[in-house]
Amino acid sequence: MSISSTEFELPARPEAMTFKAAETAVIVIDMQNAYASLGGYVDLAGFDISGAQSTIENIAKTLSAARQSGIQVVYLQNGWDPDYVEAGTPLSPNYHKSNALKTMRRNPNLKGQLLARGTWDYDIVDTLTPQDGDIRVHKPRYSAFFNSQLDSILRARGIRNLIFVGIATNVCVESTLRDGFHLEYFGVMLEDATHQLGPDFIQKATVYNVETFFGWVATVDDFCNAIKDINP
Ligand SMILES: C/C(=C/NC(N)=O)C(=O)O
Repeated sequence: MSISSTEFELPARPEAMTFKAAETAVIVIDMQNAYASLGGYVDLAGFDISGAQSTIENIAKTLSAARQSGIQVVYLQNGWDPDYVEAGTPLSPNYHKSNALKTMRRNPNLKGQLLARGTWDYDIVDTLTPQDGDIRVHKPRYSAFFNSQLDSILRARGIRNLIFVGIATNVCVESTLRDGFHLEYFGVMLEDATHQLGPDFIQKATVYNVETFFGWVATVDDFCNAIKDINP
């Protein structure tokens, strides 16, 4: 519900929240071919991405409504330079835990193709191409608040309220929302515009964590309805 042309009340769990539209951004986490397309890195690594298509459709609906209401859209893209300097060495836990790096080590023919800037894998999926006015931010780790410009970009625009959509719920979405909490951002996750990596209960676990400890949980329809009367 729009309380005024500049504020909106968002039905959410555990309680409804009222936000100023000018202090709000939709944060699109890693909607890259790597995480959402067949033949992308997580598909090649053996994860089930069958739920990605419905997530893409719900994110598209969210972004259309946000742009019509003048709410900033910020895309994050996870990955590294083509020489993988940003990915780290064996002295970095990322070297050992990144499933993209491990997949390339197991399959040398994939070297340079996964999550490297300039590759199809790193690109945003075609159906969610960023539009004029959207902001794109690169990130080399799960949390978008590390080794990135995100925090300064948001603070320079007076943005305090972050509406999260994207993949994966339990990795980069939750990591970024949690770090945002500790940086004094209000985080809301649109649960039907996120998709987990792993079994279904993982999605439920992140929803519980966000709702109980780190922020709020809402739906795409409630967000789109809440901002529909906001005047840019
Ligand atoms: C496992 C993983 C998750 N990424 C994400 N966007 O949640 C990765 O990047 O390796």
